[in-house]
Amino acid sequence: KRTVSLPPGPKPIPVLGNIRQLTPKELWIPATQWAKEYGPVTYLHVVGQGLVFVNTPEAASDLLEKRGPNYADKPQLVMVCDLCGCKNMVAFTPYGDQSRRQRRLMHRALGPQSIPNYHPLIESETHSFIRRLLVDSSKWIAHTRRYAGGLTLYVMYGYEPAQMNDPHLTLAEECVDLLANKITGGGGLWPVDIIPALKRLPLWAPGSGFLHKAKVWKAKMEEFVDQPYDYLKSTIKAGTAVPSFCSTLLMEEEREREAEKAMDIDATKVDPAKEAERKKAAELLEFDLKWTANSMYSASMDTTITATMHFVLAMMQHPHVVAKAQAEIDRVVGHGRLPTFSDRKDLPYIEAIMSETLRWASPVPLGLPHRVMEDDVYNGMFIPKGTLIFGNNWAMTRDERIYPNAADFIPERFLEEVDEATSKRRDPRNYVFGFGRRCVALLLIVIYRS
Ligand code: HEM
Repeated sequence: KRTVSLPPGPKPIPVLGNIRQLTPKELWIPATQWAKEYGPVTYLHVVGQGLVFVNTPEAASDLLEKRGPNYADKPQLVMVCDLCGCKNMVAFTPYGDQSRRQRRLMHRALGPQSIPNYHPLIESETHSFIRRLLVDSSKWIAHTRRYAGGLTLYVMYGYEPAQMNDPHLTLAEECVDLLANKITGGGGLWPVDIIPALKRLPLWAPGSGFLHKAKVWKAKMEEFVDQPYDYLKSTIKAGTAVPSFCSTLLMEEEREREAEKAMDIDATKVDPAKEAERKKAAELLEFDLKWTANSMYSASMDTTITATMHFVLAMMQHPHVVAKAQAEIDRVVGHGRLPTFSDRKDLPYIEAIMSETLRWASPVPLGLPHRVMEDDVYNGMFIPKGTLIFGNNWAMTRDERIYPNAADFIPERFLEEVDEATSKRRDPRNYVFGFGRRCVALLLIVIYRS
């Protein structure tokens, strides 16, 4: 029998729980209001499925980091994972062998030794982006999309997209939009996630609309995973592949396999058991690679586009910030060239603008849901196994105690001299990339800074 109660939260109605409070759009706005009313950890439920919002850095660190293994799991939501076929995407793989293999691959792609290799590419892509903006700024949204998607397509698959209307990019945009705004819009919870038996509704039955949608969306998502990977395989076959995340790992694996074969004592005799083992390992690598590359591609595209667009919006609304930024660039870089990575350390105001952009409009304000693996008790509150946990980074980046006038865009707040602990506490990168099993892009930042 439980002696501790659930975390506080808005009052539920019988059976259906908090169904009326869970808006499908901009859930972070009411979630942040609940944080103000009920405190660092808030609880709601929909027909018994618990949802916990973690609203302060301390609670996020205590639960999602210090008790990480209990909170590293991802919910296997029926609509997203099963009906729409996304269960092998990194963001949705349960804690275990597969997620560990995927993270190993990502760390190989973004390891400390590989990051500087991407700098020339990022610089040249950024410079082309700026040139395109100058030539036709009316198409700035299309240019931003091509920039964010093009970079990842090249890094992951060695594919360089066309300037406009590229088929891979068009498909990716469609699928990323599907994933973010339709399949997982509003926290990703569908009635079928609460009552899984609904997935067996016949297609003619009233209320089966979600099944029709899922069928179309699943086919699209499969095309999204296969299309760039098939392109990559065709370039390897034709001998025209350029170094990329996928080609490098596939070729490394091929070389290892050949070396292993050559080490066999009697190379003339094929050991069928060993051969079968090698084949299985190669197939597993291909599977992991295909899904990991797609996950990084999709996870990076929308977030980078969103952050870039928020930056443009902030600059349009705050011309005095643009003027100050321009003055800093002119002073440090001069007028004869564009800034490069090596200038970054000398551009503190630009760095502050980037921090403020991430803070002011966090691209993923509630993070991605994690799932509690075992019952837990935190500060006298009971968190049941199976509860979905959201790291509410919107509430953290709107905390007036750390960010006075939090709704305003003020880069100068990051230039104020503070002690190390405060500086760490106010850095939005600690929040907007999630907690525990968090965004791999953070590796780029940690490595850049160290
Ligand atoms: C401004 C840019 C970005 C933001 C704000 C952002 C934010 C996030 C957040 C909040 C999560 C959820 C972490 C959690 O579960 O707590 C996440 C996951 C993830 N992100 Fe990012 N991200 C960004 C860019 C990128 C980029 C450039 C990549 C690829 C290179 C990427 C790859 C991923 C992947 C693969 C995951 C899933 C990790 C896992 O579940 O193990 N993200 N991101």
